[in-house]
Amino acid sequence: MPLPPDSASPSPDSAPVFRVQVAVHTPVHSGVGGLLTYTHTTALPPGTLVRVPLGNRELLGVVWDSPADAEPVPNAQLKPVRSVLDGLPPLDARWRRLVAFAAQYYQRSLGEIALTGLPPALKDMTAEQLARRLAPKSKKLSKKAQAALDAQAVADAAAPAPALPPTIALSAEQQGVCAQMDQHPGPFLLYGATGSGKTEVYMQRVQQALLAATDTGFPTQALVMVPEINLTPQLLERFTARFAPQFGPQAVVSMHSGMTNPQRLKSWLAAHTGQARVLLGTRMAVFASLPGLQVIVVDEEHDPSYKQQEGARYSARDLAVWRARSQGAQVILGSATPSLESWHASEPADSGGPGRYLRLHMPSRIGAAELPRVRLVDMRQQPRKAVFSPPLIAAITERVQRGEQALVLLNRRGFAPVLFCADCNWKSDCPHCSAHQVFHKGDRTLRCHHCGFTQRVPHACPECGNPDILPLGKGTEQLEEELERLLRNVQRPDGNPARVGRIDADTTRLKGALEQQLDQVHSGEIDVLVGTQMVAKGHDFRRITLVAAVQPDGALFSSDFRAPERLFCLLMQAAGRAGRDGSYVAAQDSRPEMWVQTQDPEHMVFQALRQHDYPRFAQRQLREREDAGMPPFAFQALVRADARTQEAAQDFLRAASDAARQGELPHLDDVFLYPPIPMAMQRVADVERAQMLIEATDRRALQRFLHAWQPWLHWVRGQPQHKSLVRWLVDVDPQSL
Ligand SMILES: Nc1ncnc2c1ncn2[C@@H]1O[C@H](COP(=O)(O)OP(=O)(O)OP(=O)(O)O)[C@@H](O)[C@H]1O
Ligand SMILES: [Zn+2]
Repeated sequence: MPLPPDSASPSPDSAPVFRVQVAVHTPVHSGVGGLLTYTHTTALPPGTLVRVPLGNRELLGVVWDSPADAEPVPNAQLKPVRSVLDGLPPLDARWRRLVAFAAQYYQRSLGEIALTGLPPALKDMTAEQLARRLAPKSKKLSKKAQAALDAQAVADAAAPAPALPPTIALSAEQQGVCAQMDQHPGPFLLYGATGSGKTEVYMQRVQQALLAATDTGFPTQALVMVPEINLTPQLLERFTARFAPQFGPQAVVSMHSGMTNPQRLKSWLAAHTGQARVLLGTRMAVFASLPGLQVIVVDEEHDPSYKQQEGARYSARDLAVWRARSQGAQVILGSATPSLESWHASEPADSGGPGRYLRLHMPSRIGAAELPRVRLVDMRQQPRKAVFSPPLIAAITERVQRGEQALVLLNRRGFAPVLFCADCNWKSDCPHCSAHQVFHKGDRTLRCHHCGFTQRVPHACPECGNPDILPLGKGTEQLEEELERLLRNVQRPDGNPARVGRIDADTTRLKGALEQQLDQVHSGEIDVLVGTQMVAKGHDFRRITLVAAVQPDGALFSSDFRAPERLFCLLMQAAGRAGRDGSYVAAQDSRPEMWVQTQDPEHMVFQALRQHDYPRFAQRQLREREDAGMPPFAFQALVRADARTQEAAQDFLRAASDAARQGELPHLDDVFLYPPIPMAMQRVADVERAQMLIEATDRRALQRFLHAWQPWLHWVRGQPQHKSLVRWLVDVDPQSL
C-alpha cells in the first residue's frame, strides 16, 4: 500500500519540537524496552494512540512518555508522528503499568504487549476512521420517523423503571463467602464444589462493585474471565439477564478470539469509555482497558488455557492477580479443583503456608444435589478390546430408558489415532511431524492434528499393498459409532430410539454449531453425548446423571509433571456435570454417577477422585513437588529453539547457555540451567524443536537473570553460525514441559 507523504510538515532544522517515546510492535524492535522516539508539535499525554512511520510502513503505537518541555531536535534524526488518534481518551497509567509489568515479567517488548492489549481493528484505522466510529450514529430521519421516536421517548419516560431481575436468595455457604469478601481485601481463592453456585457469588460481587460509588465519576467496572470461548455465550446470557435491566442493554459485553475484528473493537471501545460495565472474556480480556475496574473474576482458574501459548506467553490468571493488586481491585479465583499453585498460595499462614490468598470453601452443591458416586471399572477384568465394559453399557441403557442423559468423555477426536498394517508394520505417520496422522472416518481422511497435513485414506498399505489396514486405538468418532450400535434397540420413555450425539472440535468448526449442539443436549434431543474436554467443564447441564471417562489412562504415562494434576481436574470437572439439578434427580428417584474405566484403579488419581477428595490429592502432589523441588516450590522458564535440524536448535541453546556463563550474568549461581533436549513433540511441520529448562528457587533471582540474559540471547541469535535458526522464545512459568 503506497503511503501518503508525511502529513506533518517538516520543521526547519533545530526548531523546538517535542520528543515522543512510542511503544510500537515490530519484530525487528522486539528487544526488551523497545520504545522508539518521534517528534511532534506538542507534547502528547502518555497513553495517546498515534500512528508513526517505520521504514516504509506506518504503525499504530502508544505514547509512553512525552516530556512537557520542547527542545531543539535536529530534524533529520527523528521522524514526526504521522497522526494522533485523539478522538480516544488516552490509556490510563494503570493500564500502562500492567503492560510494562507483563512485558518485563514475560521478557517481551512493551510494544508487543501493548499491541496485544489493543483490538486488532485499531491497527489499520486512521484518525478519521476512528472519529467516525466514535461519533454517535446521526442518520438523517424522515419527519415521520423522528415523530415516532419522540413519541417513544415520551412513552419511555412515563413508563415505570424496568423491574429488577429477581435476585436469588443466596445459600448459607454463598452468604458466608460473600461476608468474608466484605471483610478482607483478597485475593480470594473460591474453592467451591462443582454446582455449589460459584457463578452466583461472582454475580453478587460484580453487582456490589457496579453499585459502588467512586470519586472519579467514571462508572465502576468488572472483568469476568472464563477459560474458553465456548463458555462465554452461556455466561453472557446469565450476566446480561442479571445486569442489563439495571445497568442498560450495553452493560455486559464479551471479548474472545471467536469474534470478528469489528465486534472486538466495539467491545473494547465500550470497556475503554465506560459504556460497558461488565467485560466477559477469555485470557485476552485481561489486557482490556477498564478504567473503572473494581473486581476481577477468574472462573475455572486452574485451566491451562489461561496461559497464552503463542507470541507473548503470559498467564492471564497471574496477570489478573497482579492487575487487581496494583489498582486496588478485588480478585476472585474460582475453581472446584484449584491449580496447585493457587492452592499452595492459599495455605493459611498460621499452618505454615504462604497465606497469600484467602481460601474460601463452598463444599455443598446447591439445593439437594449431591456429588456423583464414582465407580471405577477395572478393565483388566473386562473382555479384551471392549471399548465399553458391559456394566457401563447396562448403566447407560438404564439411564436412557428412564429419560435421563449420559455424557461419555474421551479426550481424543477422530475415529482412531493411527492406521496400521499388520503385515509390514506401516503406520500412518505424518511426513512432517513426529506424530501419527489421525484417521477421520467421516470424510475418509488422515489428518495430522499438529500441522494440519491431510490426505485421503489409502485403499491399501502404501508400503506393501496389503488391503487390510486397521485402525488402532479409539477416538470420539468411533465411540459415537460404537454407542449407536450398542444402543440401537434401546428406547427412551417416549418410545423413540436412543439418540447419540458428539461434540468436539470437528463437529463445531462452523460458527454457531456448538451453541446449536449444546441446545440439543439441553432440550433433551440427545440422550448420550460423546465429547472431548470441551463439554467436560463449566456447562450447567440439568438432566445428565451419568458421566463416563472411557480411556483416561494415557495421561498417566506423560512425562510432564503436571499430567496427574491435569487428569484429576478433568475428571473432577467431568464428574461435576452429573446430577447438578437435585430436584430433577430426586424426582427421577435416581442417583448421579461418574464411571471411570481404567487399567489401574488403585492409582492415587482415581482413588482421590472416588472420595471427591481434592485436598488430599493436592497435599500429596504438593509434597512430591516440594521433595523434587518443582513448582510451586521452584520457578521455571524455558528457552525454546526451532530449527531445520535438531542439532542446530540445540546448538543455539548451548551457545545461549555458554553466553550466560561467559557474560557472568547476575544470579548465575542461583539459577540452574539444564542441558538442551528435544521437545516431547520433537518435529512439527518439518521444524525441529528443542528446549532448555531454567530453574531457580527464588522468583526474583530468575527474573533478574532472564532480564540480563535477554540481550545475550539476541546477540547469540545474530551470530552467523546460528543463521539456520527458525525462531527462539522464552516461556516464563511454562505450563507444559
Ligand atoms: N442460591 C441459589 N439458589 C438457587 N439456585 C442457585 C443458587 N445459586 C446457584 N444456583 C443454581 O445452581 C446451579 C449451579 O450453580 P453454578 O452454575 O453457579 O455452579 P458452579 O459452582 O459455577 O459450578 P461449576 O464449577 O460446576 O461450573 C445453577 O443452575 C444456578 O442457577
Ligand atoms: Zn504433521
